[in-house]
Amino acid sequence: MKLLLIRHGETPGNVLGQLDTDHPGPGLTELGERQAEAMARSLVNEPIGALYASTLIRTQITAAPLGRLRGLETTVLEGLHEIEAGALEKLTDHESHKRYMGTVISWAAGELDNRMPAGPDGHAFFDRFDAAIARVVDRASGQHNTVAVVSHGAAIRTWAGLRADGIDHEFAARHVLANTGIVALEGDPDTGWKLIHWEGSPVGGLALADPASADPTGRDAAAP
Ligand SMILES: O=C(O)[C@H](O)COP(=O)(O)O
Repeated sequence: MKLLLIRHGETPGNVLGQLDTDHPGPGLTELGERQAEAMARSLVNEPIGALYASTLIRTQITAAPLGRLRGLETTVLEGLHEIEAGALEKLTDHESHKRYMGTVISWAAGELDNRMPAGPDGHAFFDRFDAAIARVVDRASGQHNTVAVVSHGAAIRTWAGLRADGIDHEFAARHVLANTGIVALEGDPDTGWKLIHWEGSPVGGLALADPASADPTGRDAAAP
């Protein structure tokens, strides 16, 4: 099956460069709303059979135009939320961005014992994200081949960085995922996942990028 992992549209927290991972989290900026509308239109040729969002409301708002356009309910699934920033929550400085991204990229390298300060380790993240993806695959069970999952920048990069062939932790560190960027994978949990394409820019086009945003996961905070 084909898995479209879509980052949500821009939030006020992204603009400020906040490590913003608490529930329920912010909604979208006006640009974020436009990114979500454009994302729905851009996927017109994808035969999407099911649509999922995380428990953070920014993904549910992002999924809404796609759901309306395609007549799909958005299923909110536990486990797809952003990697918790722990003691770094709401911080905006470059050192905190580097610590956050450095930790999650080390998980993509398989170093799952590393822990976010006062937050999860890599085992906890992969356990919950793997379980969520397994539920997505189970529910599809041959009925549809393409599924859209609206999730988060660090979560998508980290999970794909370890779980998908064609990506490794260095690739995940180098390739940012802007709001409404998409990582498309083919496969399943048993045979494994393969990268089809990594669309790091907003899927609706570069006119929907925000060069002024300090977004921690949409920028190269993992670089040394
Ligand atoms: O974790 C981060 O770096 C952001 O604050 C939250 O990521 P998101 O914008 O993709 O949810």
